[in-house]
Amino acid sequence: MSPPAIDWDALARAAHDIRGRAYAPYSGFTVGAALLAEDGRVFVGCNVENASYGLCLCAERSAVAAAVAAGVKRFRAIAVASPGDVAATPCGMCRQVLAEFPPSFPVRCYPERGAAIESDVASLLPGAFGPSVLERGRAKA
Ligand SMILES: O=c1ccn([C@H]2C[C@H](O)[C@@H](CO)O2)c(=O)[nH]1
Ligand SMILES: [Zn+2]
Repeated sequence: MSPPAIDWDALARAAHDIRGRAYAPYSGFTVGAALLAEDGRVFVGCNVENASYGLCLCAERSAVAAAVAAGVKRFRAIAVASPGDVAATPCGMCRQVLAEFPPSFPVRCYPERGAAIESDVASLLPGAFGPSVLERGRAKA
């Protein structure tokens, strides 16, 4: 039996709602993410900034960490909500972290106003670095 259709409206709402918990005193750019697990659970995350700017944690990685801490590593979809009228797609670091958990799944990015953008993890990071590359390197060492 195929899994139920992805309820993007519910995911978008969860991503938007969790923006309210973001800690973004430096950029003022609050982001929320809602990650749908294969088992139907939804894990949310928000960005967490730091006075040491390079330590800022994105919403997407925060959602992945929440899921993994709950024992979940298989995902069906992620919705990302950001401010303004242009959808923000995941940064390079988040693309690599999402690609750690194959198979690829759809990514929808929702601005506060305007059109959402839909892509998927594999398209966002073609040629991702992964465990097979590590293995081949080790075998040669
Ligand atoms: O997809 C994105 C893009 C940016 N940010 C965060 C990082 C930083 O806290 C702020 C500005 O870059 O937005 C995310 O959480 N997700
Ligand atoms: Zn990111």
